Amino acid sequence: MSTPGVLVHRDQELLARAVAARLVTRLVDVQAARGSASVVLTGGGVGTAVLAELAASRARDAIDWRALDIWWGDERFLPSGDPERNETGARKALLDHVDVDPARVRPMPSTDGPDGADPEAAADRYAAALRAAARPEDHGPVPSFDVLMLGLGPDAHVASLFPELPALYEEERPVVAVRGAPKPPPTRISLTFPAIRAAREVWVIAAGESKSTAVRLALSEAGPIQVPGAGARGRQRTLFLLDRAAASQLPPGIERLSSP
Ligand SMILES: O=C1O[C@H](COP(=O)(O)O)[C@@H](O)[C@H](O)[C@H]1O
Repeated sequence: MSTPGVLVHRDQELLARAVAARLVTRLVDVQAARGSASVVLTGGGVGTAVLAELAASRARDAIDWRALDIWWGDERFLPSGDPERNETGARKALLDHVDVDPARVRPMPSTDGPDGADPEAAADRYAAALRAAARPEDHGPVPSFDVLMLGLGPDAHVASLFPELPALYEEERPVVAVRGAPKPPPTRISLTFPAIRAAREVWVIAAGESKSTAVRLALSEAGPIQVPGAGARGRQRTLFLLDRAAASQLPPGIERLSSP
């Protein structure tokens, strides 16, 4: 697992714009090298702001959208189209505005999907889709995602991995149902640490003073059961992309780069 790098931008707006630009560069580079790329989306305020900035950027046309596999890191287990679903936000902010291949857009199941209101079956279904997309060179049950983006909650949750919940102990299954989440809605579907850590690059994106303690803990020696953000690491690279407020309590000894 990689040691995190930290990059700080002035405020949330600039952070979202800079992450969108970084995403263009990363996906274009991967597509130039391998023909196609994969990305894992996150929900939440700043995660959705990044997608909106990408939609607004003229550079978005440098991405071959039809050669992009799009997955989600977690989902609120609600009917399709529900405004609280991460998928709904991503479609509105970005996916409805670019020429994606619908077969390569893989939202997590909804309560009106083939498994109905059974989140365990829905999680297994998503795990099966990931397994089917993994190639021998991935050496595991999920693709080696090129970029996996994660928001960070004030309680240091990432995806729908909330402190102390059983999902954090999962070592085998790449996707699990989460019940009893402290943030509504209580029932969710989430990638687990083994799936997150299969990503080549993990980007943890956080803005605002309310995230500063979580950022500090996630960059410390804290254990991932208490501080899930401390367990979010990529195989080749981990980046904490922050605004100044979220970076206001960085632990000593953490090197950071700052933009103006
Ligand atoms: O519930 C969720 O929260 C996190 C963080 O959201 P934020 O609004 O505090 O940035 C998000 O990353 C996750 O995908 C989502 O389901």
